[in-house]
Amino acid sequence: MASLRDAPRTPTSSLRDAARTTNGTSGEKIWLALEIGNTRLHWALFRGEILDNAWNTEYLPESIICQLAQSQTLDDLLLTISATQNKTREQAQEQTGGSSPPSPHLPTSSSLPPLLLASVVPSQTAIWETYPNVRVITLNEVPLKGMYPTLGIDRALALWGAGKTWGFPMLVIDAGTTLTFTAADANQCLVGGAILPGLGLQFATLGQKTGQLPLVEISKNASLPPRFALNTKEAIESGVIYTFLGGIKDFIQAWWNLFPNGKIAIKGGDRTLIINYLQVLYPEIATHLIVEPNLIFWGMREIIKLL
Ligand SMILES: Nc1ncnc2c1ncn2[C@@H]1O[C@H](COP(=O)(O)OP(=O)(O)O)[C@@H](O)[C@H]1O
Ligand SMILES: CC(C)(COP(=O)(O)O)[C@@H](O)C(=O)NCCC(=O)O
Ligand SMILES: [K+]
Repeated sequence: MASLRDAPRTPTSSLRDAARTTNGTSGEKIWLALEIGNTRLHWALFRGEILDNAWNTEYLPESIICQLAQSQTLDDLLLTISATQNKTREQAQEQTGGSSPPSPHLPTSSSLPPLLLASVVPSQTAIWETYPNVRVITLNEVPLKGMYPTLGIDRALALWGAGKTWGFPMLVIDAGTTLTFTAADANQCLVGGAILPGLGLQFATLGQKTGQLPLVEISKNASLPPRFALNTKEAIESGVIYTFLGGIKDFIQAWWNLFPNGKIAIKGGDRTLIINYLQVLYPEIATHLIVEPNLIFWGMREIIKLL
């Protein structure tokens, strides 16, 4: 989904102007997109409106962010990011099926690429302000109608990106640190949504807030646990996973009651696991889901066209 549907608008923003100084071989402007979630960082390198590469990293130490600001070239910058992240990069590859920090054989640039930042972690936003060419996206830049002031920018961007790419009405399910549902109607107006603890957070809470429950970790290829379990680990897996999937199914049915032709897109670190489970338990739902990890980047690309 790296191609465009709408013709690009006339570039007027400082971001786009700045981007002109950072050209790739074929002359497109190179820019970085960073989404800061509650667990980790999500990166994309764009050439103009084409997504060149997307990858995940852990949060970077403040000292490394300062070092990034000193980078002379894009290559230096990408090297600094990836040098801190070997372990995470492998995990990211495993999770996203191939995305990893781009290796530094990109065209050498004369200045740092602009960084478009969307964050739901204010303390992290603050430390990225040191990057010289950063532009923080705010909610009022997302053209969705009917948003409430404290709506997460990640939810707004993902919904906007999904709707502009596949059409409205659109429901976005983000299976990340939290599980969120965020929907808009055919008029691109927010219908609303829901927030609950994500899979990892549910397991972590049970492990941390009880006297006898172990910390359960689920691998992304795990098969479904027995529904009625006869040991503690499987009892936790059963309780969390079946209610999680049942909750997703229930929200989807409620969505289709409201909008029988409404579309559904799913993203987030647990999307693959969830899709695998849904294919077994509710295949008629699974076949209707658009699985797309980069929804927020599609949203950012749309915003950039408006700047
Ligand atoms: N390599 C990984 N690193 C961290 N979390 C992962 C990874 N692979 C899968 N996950 C799952 O994804 C969840 C985080 O979701 P994600 O969408 O990546 O983060 P965020 O909420 O920061 O946007 C974790 O709670 C975990 O269940
Ligand atoms: C709900 C969220 C915590 C999701 O963050 P994530 O799990 O993706 O890291 C984030 O979108 C947020 O802080 N939202 C503000 C509250 C709201 O959207 O209503
Ligand atoms: K997210």
